[in-house]
Amino acid sequence: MTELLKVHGSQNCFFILDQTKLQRELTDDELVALAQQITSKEHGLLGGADGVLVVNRPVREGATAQMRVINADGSEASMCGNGLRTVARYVAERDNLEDFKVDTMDASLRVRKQPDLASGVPAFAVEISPVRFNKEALPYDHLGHDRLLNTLVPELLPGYRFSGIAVPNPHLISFVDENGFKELGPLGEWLNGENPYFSDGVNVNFGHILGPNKIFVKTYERGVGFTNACGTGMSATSLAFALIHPELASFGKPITVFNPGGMVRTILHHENHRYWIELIGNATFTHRIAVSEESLHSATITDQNSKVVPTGEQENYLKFINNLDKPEF
Ligand SMILES: N[C@@H](CCC[C@H](N)C(=O)O)C(=O)O
Repeated sequence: MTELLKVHGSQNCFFILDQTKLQRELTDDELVALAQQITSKEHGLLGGADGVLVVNRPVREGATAQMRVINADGSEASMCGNGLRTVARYVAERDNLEDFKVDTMDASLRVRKQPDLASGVPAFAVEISPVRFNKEALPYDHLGHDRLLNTLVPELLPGYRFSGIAVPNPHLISFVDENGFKELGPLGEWLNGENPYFSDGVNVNFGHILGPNKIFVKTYERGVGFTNACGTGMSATSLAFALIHPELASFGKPITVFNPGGMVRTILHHENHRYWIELIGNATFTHRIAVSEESLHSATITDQNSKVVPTGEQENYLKFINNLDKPEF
């Protein structure tokens, strides 16, 4: 037997699979099948999830572990900010560490334990980088702009201004008023299906400015659909906020980012001509699930052949967000 963990950051939910604990690692095809099976909202485990976070041995010098991100549809993402916080906590507790590096597809990223957000709500800070703006990094084509920064793009949505930022997974960002959110679903669905512009799909984030250093962000995720929160999306949207509205957003100071599932803080940095972002938020473990290695390989995990033990942490998390003055859109 081995263990899966059900976890979340701002209720962006995942299963963590630590392959270093297995006798035989899953092949890539097996990982895709497992992700599609257990994350399904209708037939998956514990109501499904947005993806699977695979913990492997490190691949670069100086890192403690590697995280791979398999989206619910089986596609692989280069990064996941909310997921990295939960993997950071998992590896910190496994190896008794507080400050270390985790390999992701494009970079080794620093992760650090933080003071709890509230009683029983553990928190981690993770580095979000590299940051790129060029159209090849997203990628997009046929839009007539090499970069998008608060740019009117009528081909996407008339009257809406867009920014394109890869961190390094791709994000399209628009700041909207209360009524603008209704366009998020149709736009996200279109750009993540057959479309002439984003051949690999794109995470679409709508931000709403609440005040100085305070925003709300809702995301339609590539490979997932609507999500409660997207960590890299909130990081990219914070950077767009500061670049478009320098009078309202600061570098080097926390920006509060509310989302449908909770709240995080981001801190923007610009050093040696490069941007990077710190993402700080909860890393909550909701269930421990005992499964056989065979059911992982064959993607046949059911409530009958697994043993689920709730951790009790979700109650603490819900108490924490119920005490926030969190807006909804
Ligand atoms: N929810 C994540 C991002 C997950 C990856 C995304 N679906 C993609 O394909 O880029 C986050 O918290 O950053």
